[in-house]
Amino acid sequence: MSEGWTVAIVTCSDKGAKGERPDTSGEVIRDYVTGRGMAVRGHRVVPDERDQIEAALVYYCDVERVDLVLTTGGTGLGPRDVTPEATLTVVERLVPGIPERMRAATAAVTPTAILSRSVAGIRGQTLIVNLPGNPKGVQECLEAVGDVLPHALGVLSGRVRDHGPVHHRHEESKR
Ligand SMILES: Nc1ncnc2c1ncn2[C@@H]1O[C@H](COP(=O)(O)OP(=O)(O)OP(=O)(O)O)[C@@H](O)[C@H]1O
Ligand SMILES: Nc1nc2c(c(=O)[nH]1)N[C@H]1C(S)=C(S)[C@@H](COP(=O)(O)O)O[C@H]1N2
Repeated sequence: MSEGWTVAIVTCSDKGAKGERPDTSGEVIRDYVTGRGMAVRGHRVVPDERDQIEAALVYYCDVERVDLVLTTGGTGLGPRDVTPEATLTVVERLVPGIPERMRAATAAVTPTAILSRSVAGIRGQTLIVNLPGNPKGVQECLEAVGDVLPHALGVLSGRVRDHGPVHHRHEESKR
């Protein structure tokens, strides 16, 4: 991943917020992004409550203005799993290909991956991506989409133009 991107982590977990379980998943995210030259600007552990998840997302997008917010937990079918709904409330545009790739790439190994209702979207110049709750799922999903995140963040921030592989092929064929 490119150097210099800023990241915030939002762990959505009732047990985590009550201090009943160490936030291993948040640490997996931290290790992954810092290992790729990104800087973690904040990390909140919130219960599975829409208003608290939304407030954390809005804070990191609008006040801290990080490039990327990664959430973990609350994407399943449980009655208290509301992270996708909170995310959908705050984003302006969806990026469906990111969760599509996460589910498709990891379901071959972990069939229950399709039970994650995770979404990804854009608020302002921040990309928000939901990851599942368990640490193994977090690692698998990050590996599934990590290669395209620098390009996504580059386009979103205006640092790189949005030219895809078709354009590259065209340029090469002219040489
Ligand atoms: N932040 C986390 N750190 C470590 N493991 C987690 C974390 N969140 C979830 N897990 C693991 O993933 C499993 C599935 O996550 P899920 O969100 O359903 O957990 P839960 O225990 O039912 O609810 P909650 O974490 O909201 O209290 C959990 O049983 C736990 O083993
Ligand atoms: N890649 C991957 N995705 C995964 C998993 C996993 O182990 N690996 N766990 C699944 C399970 S068991 C559930 S219930 C859903 C939702 O988890 P969450 O509610 O903790 O976000 O994510 C799914 N996505």
